[in-house]
Amino acid sequence: MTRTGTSEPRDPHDDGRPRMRAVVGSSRIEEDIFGRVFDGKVVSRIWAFVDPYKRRVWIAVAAVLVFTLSQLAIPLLISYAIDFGMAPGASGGVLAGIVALFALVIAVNYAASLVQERVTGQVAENVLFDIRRKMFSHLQHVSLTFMDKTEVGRLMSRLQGDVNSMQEFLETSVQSVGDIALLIGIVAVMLWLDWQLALLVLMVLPVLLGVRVLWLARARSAFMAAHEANSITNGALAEAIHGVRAIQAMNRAGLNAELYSDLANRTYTAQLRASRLAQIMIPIVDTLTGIAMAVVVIAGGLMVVSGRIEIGAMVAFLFYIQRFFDPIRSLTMQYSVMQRAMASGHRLTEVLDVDIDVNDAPDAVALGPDDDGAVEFRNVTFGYDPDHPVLKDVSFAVASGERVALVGPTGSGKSSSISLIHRFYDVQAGAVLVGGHDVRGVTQKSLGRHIAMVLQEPYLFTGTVMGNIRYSSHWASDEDVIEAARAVGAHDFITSMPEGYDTKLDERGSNLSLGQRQLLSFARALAADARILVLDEATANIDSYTEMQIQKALQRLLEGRTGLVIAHRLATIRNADRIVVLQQGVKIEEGDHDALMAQKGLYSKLFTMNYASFDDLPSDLMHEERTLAT
Ligand SMILES: Nc1ncnc2c1ncn2[C@@H]1O[C@H](COP(=O)(O)OP(=O)(O)OP(=O)(O)O)[C@@H](O)[C@H]1O
Repeated sequence: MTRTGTSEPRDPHDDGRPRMRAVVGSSRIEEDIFGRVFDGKVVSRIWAFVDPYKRRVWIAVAAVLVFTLSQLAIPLLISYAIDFGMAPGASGGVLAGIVALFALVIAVNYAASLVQERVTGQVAENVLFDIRRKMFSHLQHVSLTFMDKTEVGRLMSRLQGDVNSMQEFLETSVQSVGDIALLIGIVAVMLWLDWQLALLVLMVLPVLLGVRVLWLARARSAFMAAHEANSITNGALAEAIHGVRAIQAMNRAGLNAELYSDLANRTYTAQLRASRLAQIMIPIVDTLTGIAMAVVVIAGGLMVVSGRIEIGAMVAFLFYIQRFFDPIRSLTMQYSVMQRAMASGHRLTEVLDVDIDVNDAPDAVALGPDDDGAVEFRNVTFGYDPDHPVLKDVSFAVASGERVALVGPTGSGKSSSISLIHRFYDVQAGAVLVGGHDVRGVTQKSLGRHIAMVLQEPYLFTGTVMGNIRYSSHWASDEDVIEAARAVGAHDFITSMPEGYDTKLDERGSNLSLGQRQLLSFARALAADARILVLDEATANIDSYTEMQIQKALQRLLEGRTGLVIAHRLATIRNADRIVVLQQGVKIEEGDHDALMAQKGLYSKLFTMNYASFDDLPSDLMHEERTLAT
């Protein structure tokens, strides 16, 4: 069965040619959803998380065993009630005793089941809480080299999926101990009651196993196909939501809806096949249960008639058969759950094992208020890939309180340089010094306190305006925050919002204009009150009034601080004490505006050619200057 997609009005440009199957959701998730059933390494890593709750796990296992015993006892009690309590001439006391015992067993059964469910649920929640917390804190510290290479959306969906399958595993694993015990118990009791009848009944088992084996191979491939189709469709959905502006701007909504409908259709077919296969086992198991019961009724009935067994024993057999297939069914399900959990556990431990390259040295010192705000690059060579340096032997110094503009064409290494000041990465050669200390020898916490960074794209978080300004200075009082906002000229627009400083910002501050976001990030840096301000100036065009406000705020922000600004605007460059010009990772010029103009190099050319920004430099000019510089 197929489903028809939503019928869009026909595109007038549609010439009937097959259209390119576009990018929507075309990325494939090639991760295994089934791992080995048992992977010692993964189990021992996950066990480390379960270990603190060991005592509770044993309580749950004990409860599940008590529950199993009570389940085994119930058919036996019924058989005793029939054979002894209701036998001709039996005293009423026997039956009353058995009924009382029955009530007790039911109570124990209920209590044990309650304890097991509760304790297992609690342990699973606790373990997952710990795993999530550990992962979160690890991913916050993890080296940016890993993050640079990792697709965030995929990492997120992977971690969420993996944590869920781990939860499923933890919750059901105690249950499977009970299932195994119940299975062994039922076989043992049946053999004890009458071994011949038991063997006769157990003959259905090989049939069941054979069917299971045949089924499992087909079911696995169907489940995997359904899982993959689902991932791809979800990927397309996520992409379409993230890119909704671009999609609407490019008028792709209709075509994307068609493509999505195709994907959804494929998922529907794959899911349908998987669920059909999942359902097929239920009638098979029911039929086998029926056959086994028929065997008991016929063979057992004959045995009762011939006086070989009591009628109560036959009734007990019937009850046991009814229960017999439940643990088998849940154990086979548990088998897939375990395989999934091993694959998920493997990926979770992989994330937990990602290196944290940038660590505090054992003898790291803390930068304090007495350390000045000087910054120095001493023969720095750095590359994200050490074989391809993006900064080559770069040296320059910024004295405490000085303002230096870092300029250069796109890709020249400006952003990389500022990442090194905050030690997001370590240099391959040379050193970066802050306050006279090599950044590798100071604690990261104190380095963060000494430097305030304003990135090109101001990142605002969901929460209030107040909380956002205080993001890097949780110690700042409300008055400090308001003062910072006033100083950078953000106070007026904040107070004109419906709830002033308590106004909630949408994701990434999307309910503010770019200029407003920029001013908030300036206020945030000012509230942090650091000695050094590192700023990547916004490149986006803003109106001249906002531009003026931002320039004013910048002056205020830099007062009494060392400032290193990646400058894209000529106004900012002219206000700097000194200018460092980078090109293709090499420092090619350095000096104040007049000196650089006199040098008649790249900087003066840029200025005389009257480009709006260094980023606009034509490539032939860049090449010419590069040749001159080397
Ligand atoms: N995270 C990263 N991983 C790998 N390479 C990177 C990374 N970031 C930047 N690069 C590379 O390093 C080089 C320098 O980039 P960088 O961002 O420092 O330049 P930039 O001067 O700041 O450019 P722009 O003005 O466009 O921001 C470029 O070739 C870029 O491709």
